[in-house]
Amino acid sequence: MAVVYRSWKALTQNAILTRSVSNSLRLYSQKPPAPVVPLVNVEVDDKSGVAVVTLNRPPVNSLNTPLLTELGAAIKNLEDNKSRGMILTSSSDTVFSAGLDILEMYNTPKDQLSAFWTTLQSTWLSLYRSSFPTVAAINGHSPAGGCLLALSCEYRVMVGPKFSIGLNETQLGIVAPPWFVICMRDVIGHRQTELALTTGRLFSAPEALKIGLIDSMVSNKAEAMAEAQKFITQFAKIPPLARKLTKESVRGEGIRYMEDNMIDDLQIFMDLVTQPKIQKGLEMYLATLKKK
Ligand SMILES: CC/C=C\C/C=C\CCC/C=C/CC(=O)SCCNC(=O)CCNC(=O)[C@H](O)C(C)(C)COP(=O)(O)OP(=O)(O)OC[C@H]1O[C@@H](n2cnc3c(N)ncnc32)[C@H](O)[C@@H]1OP(=O)(O)O
Repeated sequence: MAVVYRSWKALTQNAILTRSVSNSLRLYSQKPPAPVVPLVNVEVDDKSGVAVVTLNRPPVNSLNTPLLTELGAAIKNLEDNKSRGMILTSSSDTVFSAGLDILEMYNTPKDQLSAFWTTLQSTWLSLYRSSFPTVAAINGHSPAGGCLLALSCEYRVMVGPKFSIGLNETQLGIVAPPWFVICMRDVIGHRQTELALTTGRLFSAPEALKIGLIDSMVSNKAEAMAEAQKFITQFAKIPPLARKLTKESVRGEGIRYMEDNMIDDLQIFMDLVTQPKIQKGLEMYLATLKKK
């Protein structure tokens, strides 16, 4: 028995030695690890105290769980540091955000699907009810979840005329949840929301301006940033607590909807999105995006 033990021990020690030599060799031959690039960049201007939060998930800033988690953490950080305001924009020249990452909803294990949706719910709520002023500087296309992010800010400046924005969910065979609808309705009104959502219409920037989906159209990102700063500056003289409570009051319906229905909303999402028919629709939509 002792012999067996000794030889087993020798064997394992030998294996450990071999493994550590080969690991070191592998380390020498490996490239240095790629730097971890944040999916969300935050830069706070020293003078104005305004934070520029830039979505940075090429190519199209589709919203997956890690990006939404980082965005939620960035907003919490600004909240904790009593931020003067936030401008949400994109590192891409052509896309603000392509909306929810369809790969997070297609053929996804249930626990991941659930984590994805709850992250979206909580990040959305923290943006929608943030105490500081928020502006979306929409410097590219902004369909579906991208439009939701923009609608959740207090002011929207969009680079035009060639980019589009809207809640196009029905075109994909999916349904914009009630809190998406509330956001849209509060910005463009009941009638326009019904027309826009049932048809899944994407609006060009000039069309969006006409129905009030965006507040202003500019011709490049620099102009968008300048206008966003200007919007935030007007709050310098407004007492922050009065501003925050007023915003919460105006946005009460959306806030209460989410607070009271988080679990039901998750359940409805899970039931709907896992239906074979919806999965097939998402598969076909992904294929058309890839074929382009
Ligand atoms: C209570 C609950 C009730 C109901 C719940 C039920 C259902 C759930 C509702 C869920 C709501 C969802 C909202 C969404 O946000 S769904 C996403 C909708 N998004 C879109 O329709 C946009 C699709 N993308 C585009 O139109 C174009 O990509 C875009 C105009 C943004 C940019 O065009 P461009 O030419 O610049 O890029 P592309 O070549 O098209 O794309 C580059 C690569 O990126 C991939 N891609 C694009 N968009 C997405 C996406 N949203 N998700 C995942 N991947 C995406 C695209 O396939 C290309 O990939 P490769 O070919 O390079 O591999």
